Amino acid sequence: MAELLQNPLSMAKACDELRRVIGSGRNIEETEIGQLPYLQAVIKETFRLHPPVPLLLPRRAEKTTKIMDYTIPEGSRVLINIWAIGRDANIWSEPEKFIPERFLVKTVDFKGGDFELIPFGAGRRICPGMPLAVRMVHLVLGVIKPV
Ligand code: HEM
Repeated sequence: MAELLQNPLSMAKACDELRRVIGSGRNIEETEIGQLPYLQAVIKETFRLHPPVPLLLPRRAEKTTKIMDYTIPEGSRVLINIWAIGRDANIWSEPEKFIPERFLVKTVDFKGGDFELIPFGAGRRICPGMPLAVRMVHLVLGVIKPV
């Protein structure tokens, strides 16, 4: 919501979409989330810039591993800085800007398969609350009333 308030054009687009798909006088329902691509893009863009768990949960290397030119010794504590990944200019154009539209043309999702966007982590320890959290975030943001 803070990003939408600072980006009136994105706010207008989100409100337009809600007005078109949901109308006024009632709130969005869970089954309607799929019909709101711009709202979904706003939420992805927010997770990219502001991941609530910016370093995920710490991992420990079970055995010495080589990744690219780095050697991770057995027993090392490994932190994954998804805050930095979300702002990496090699991955995202204009990474500091709030541009939900980038997700209308990209198929990147946050379900753990696309490592450039993993606000819920990935692999065996991926957030088990993700399905609930994703629905809640869309439903809460989806009640913004069109102006
Ligand atoms: C926007 C909301 C949420 C975000 C961004 C989030 C994010 C995360 C992240 C990044 C992890 C660590 C995953 C990893 O390191 O690979 C995690 C773990 C976890 N989350 Fe969430 N979470 C959210 C909501 C929830 C909710 C609603 C629940 C429960 C109803 C929940 C339950 C858990 C639990 C139990 C773990 C630990 C899993 C494990 O260590 O095996 N989370 N979450």
